[in-house]
Amino acid sequence: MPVEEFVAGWISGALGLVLGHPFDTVKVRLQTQTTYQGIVDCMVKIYRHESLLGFFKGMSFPIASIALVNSVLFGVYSNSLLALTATAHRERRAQPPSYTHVFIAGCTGGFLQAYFLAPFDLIKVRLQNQTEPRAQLGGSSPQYRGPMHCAASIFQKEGPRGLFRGAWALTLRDTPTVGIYFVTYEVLCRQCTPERQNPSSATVLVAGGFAGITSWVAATPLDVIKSRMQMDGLKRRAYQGMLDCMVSSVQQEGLGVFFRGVTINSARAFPVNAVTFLSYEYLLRWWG
Ligand SMILES: CN(C)C(=N)NCCC[C@H](N)C(=O)O
Repeated sequence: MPVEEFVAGWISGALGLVLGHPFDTVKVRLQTQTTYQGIVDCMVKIYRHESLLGFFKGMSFPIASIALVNSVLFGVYSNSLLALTATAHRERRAQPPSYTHVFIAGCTGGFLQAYFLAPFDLIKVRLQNQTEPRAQLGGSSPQYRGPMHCAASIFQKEGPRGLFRGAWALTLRDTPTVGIYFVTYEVLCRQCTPERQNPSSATVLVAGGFAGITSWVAATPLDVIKSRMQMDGLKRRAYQGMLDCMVSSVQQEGLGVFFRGVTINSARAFPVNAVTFLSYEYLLRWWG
């Protein structure tokens, strides 16, 4: 099993993550809290109350976990394509796989990475939703002191299963949309590149950016439900399950609830995935 794809996936994912985390914090707040009037209002409030650091809440854990999560995503994708088409990464420009194979390999990568991502994503969302400034003399202190404290409290209160809260919604979100992600990337690269040649850097950036936007627009409805399920049970249990969460969210906020955070999600997705694909492609070319 070639391991370069796993390592390239890790490094490229970490670069994209740092770039996109501030957007991600705004998105999670908009999806789970009703105190903000929109993107700008949310950004201004975070900056005023929590300083620039507020945008980077919950980032240390994803950075530590990205090694696992993104290398599983890209490693499983590439190795699934190898199993389906018997072509390694470097042969794929000369013998391009069919879009059906790309889609199946993408869905497989998305399905497996969701399992690894679930506990890290839960902790990130819980920390991003803490609105208290870090140090506040005499003020209210946040419920979680950091990622390890957050993981330990969830584990103590709810057992190991508690760490997988929202995992079903996450799996349903990621399985088809990661398929869409890789298909969009491949379609755009092939459209803009002469046959048998490697895509240029500009093509990789644009194709990666649009792959991110397309897949995140498709993922947003289940992303909202996933974030709400992850926040559920913090104070009291509001939802009986995923379906109940969908129905009561629509009843209370209308169908538009499924597109909460779609603009910020797309604004985040372009640079993150442009950088992720560019570094992934270049690392693999560099390693031959
Ligand atoms: C829509 N979904 C779930 C995806 N496209 N997933 C693939 C990786 C996305 C990238 N790490 C990011 O955070 O944008």
